[in-house]
Amino acid sequence: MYVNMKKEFLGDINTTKDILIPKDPLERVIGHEEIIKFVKIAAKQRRNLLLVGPPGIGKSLIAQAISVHLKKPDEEITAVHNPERPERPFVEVKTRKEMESEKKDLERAEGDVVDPHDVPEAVAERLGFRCPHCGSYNNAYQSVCPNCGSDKYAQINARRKHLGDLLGMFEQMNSGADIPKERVTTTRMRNGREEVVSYERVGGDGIKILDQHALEKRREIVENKPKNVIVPLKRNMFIQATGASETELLGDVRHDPYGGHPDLGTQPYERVVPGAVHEAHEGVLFVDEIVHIAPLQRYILSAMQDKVFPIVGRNPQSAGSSVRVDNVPCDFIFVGACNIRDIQYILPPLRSRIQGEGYEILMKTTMPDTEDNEAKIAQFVAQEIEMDGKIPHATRRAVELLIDNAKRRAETIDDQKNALTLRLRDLGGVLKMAGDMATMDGSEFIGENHMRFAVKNAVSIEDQIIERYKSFENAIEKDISSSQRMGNGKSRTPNENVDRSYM
Ligand SMILES: Nc1ncnc2c1ncn2[C@@H]1O[C@H](COP(=O)(O)OP(=O)(O)OP(=O)(O)O)[C@@H](O)[C@H]1O
Repeated sequence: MYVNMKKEFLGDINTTKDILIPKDPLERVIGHEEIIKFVKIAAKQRRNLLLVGPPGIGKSLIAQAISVHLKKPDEEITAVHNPERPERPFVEVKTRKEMESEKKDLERAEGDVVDPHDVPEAVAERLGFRCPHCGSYNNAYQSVCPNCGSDKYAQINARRKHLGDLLGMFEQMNSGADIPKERVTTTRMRNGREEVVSYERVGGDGIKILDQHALEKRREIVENKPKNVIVPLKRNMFIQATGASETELLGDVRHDPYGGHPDLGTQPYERVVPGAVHEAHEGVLFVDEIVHIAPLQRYILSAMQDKVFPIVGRNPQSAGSSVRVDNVPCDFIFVGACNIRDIQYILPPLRSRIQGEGYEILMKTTMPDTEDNEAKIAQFVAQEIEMDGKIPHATRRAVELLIDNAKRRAETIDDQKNALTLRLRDLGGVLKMAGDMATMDGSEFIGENHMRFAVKNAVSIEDQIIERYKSFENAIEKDISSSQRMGNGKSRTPNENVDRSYM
């Protein structure tokens, strides 16, 4: 029986193994309850979000959680060959409903498989299911009737031979005539109209019926237009764009050394690659550190405004550069993240778009130190351990020590007394170091000693520098080689103030 930390307290667990980890990613977000409200609105009303705060406080966690609360995608996007102008493939958007009805059509084109008793006797005979002598039904591959012992195929073969003789194709018809027919095509009357119907043997004991509609559908499928599904119906609803390149964000058309030659090359529609804006269609496009993609912000804005964005070949040297697919849908919820200092670098019209159709949220870096919130830190510990998968669970005492550390961090980093830090990635770092110590010890749980060690040693490099050198300036002064001490970088003359008594 697991303990729900949203209702119970730290005293109710012995180790973090006892803690219930919520399935809903939103419930896994610790300490941002007031934001969760907006997140739910964003998912339901498809609003954009700007999350502002320092690294490691759960911005991407929140963006991912939105995607889990969205409806399943409804549209599939395909690049379709344009026979008149191959370098201008069409875009085709199909809804889930259309695809389901197509699937049904396809199934119909596959035909219904029925029992041999359900087809006309003459058909069952010709396909080898019915014995023409005694009229019993059995497996089509049994050439000798198990009921009357006669040769089931004799009549069929005789009929074929006769027909062959008549047509002067004796030799031809003789070969392979020892098996029943695989397919019989005949006509039947339906609603006063004569229609073609085809019966196909399926294995030894089934018959597939293909009516006129199914036969037409089959022909249609065979002749179907060539296409390339670029955004499939079954897809991830959370897309994180790193902004590493225009191509990643906006899509591209791959190069073909044969320039898309119809016989040698790969056709342009096959080389179309979607960008993150297209892959996020109907889902969430998350851009962390939005100012780092400064030159690309205007594209995101344009995609948000138009809800379509063309895919073009982006390398001017490539054969893809002449290819363009217009109107590729990209209707996404935009979630941008940055820290306070960088707000000023966000493109004003992009911010205005977020403000006009969404929410800007300043994230908290601490939460009050209450019994409820301490229980949430314990839940966080259980989650991190589960996610990491390489470290053991923690005892309650170890969690208490981590909570003390969370308090100290709130006080020293954010000047908040009686508070717990929400810079949880850093706190997770302490936990993982303790977990690694426990693993190296072969210990079943992370205990007090492991946590004490981690709290003491999982210290940022800045704090380590201050501890060792007392100040940054001091550290920089000492942290250079003697050749670097030759000068201050501008002049190449030796720095005479450096102590060389070691020589
Ligand atoms: N509020 C939180 N609740 C639960 N876990 C959290 C929270 N904040 C951070 N974490 C943990 O820290 C990790 C990093 O968080 P996340 O990537 O969401 O931070 P971020 O704010 O997006 O940081 P960055 O801007 O550096 O990407 C998460 O995977 C999670 O393990």
